[in-house]
Amino acid sequence: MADQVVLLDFWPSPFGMRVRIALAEKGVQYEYKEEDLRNKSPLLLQSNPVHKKIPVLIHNGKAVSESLIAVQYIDEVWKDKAPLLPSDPHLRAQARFWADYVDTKMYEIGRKVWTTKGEEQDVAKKEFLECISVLEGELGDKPYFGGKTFGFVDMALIPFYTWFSVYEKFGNFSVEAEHPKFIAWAKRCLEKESVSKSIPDRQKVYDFVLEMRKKLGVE
Ligand SMILES: N[C@@H](CCC(=O)N[C@@H](CS)C(=O)NCC(=O)O)C(=O)O
Repeated sequence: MADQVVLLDFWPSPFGMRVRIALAEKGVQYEYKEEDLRNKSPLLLQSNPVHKKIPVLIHNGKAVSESLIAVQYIDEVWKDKAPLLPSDPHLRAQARFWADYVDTKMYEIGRKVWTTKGEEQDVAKKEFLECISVLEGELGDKPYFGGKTFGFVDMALIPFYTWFSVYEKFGNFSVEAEHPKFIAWAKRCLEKESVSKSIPDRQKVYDFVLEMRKKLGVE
């Protein structure tokens, strides 16, 4: 019987984008279900009863929550094509470390850049650029974080590039001016069809955030 794969997602979510890219890398066909996060579907509430968040991957009726866990699950189930995590245990641990850094540092700081003002925003801007600098240092001269091929850390990080116009316009800075190597890496990732077809247009994300800021009263 063919695999039944469903993805509960919300288009601007960088977490959802990770799972979309992983499925595209593996060539897995799936049904995409867009969620209204203000009116979550019974399927979402039942599939991720603890966090009630997207993305949720449902494979043959079994749900997997948390984007990085879903990406690792995809890598284990469809292991014959495009390995995402390295086979060496230490390199695998390193890849998980950097993916966790993206989640705990970059996501949180990036959010502060567009939801705060004044001194708080200045601190967030500085920390955001420091974070890019640390990531750029880890990338070094490699084409991708894992080396010669696109892998787990690239997949964890590249979705946030679609949010860069948001950080840059509201924070009034340019990542490219300060970290051209990082931007060259992002553009290299976008050349991959699995990435470009899985992520939205940056302007669309910016317009969405503009509306969200109005709703949050950050003007
Ligand atoms: N750590 C989670 C984060 C997922 C997450 O924050 N999802 C957001 C959308 S970007 C969500 O579903 N929010 C709905 C809510 O908080 O009620 C992951 O990696 O999957």
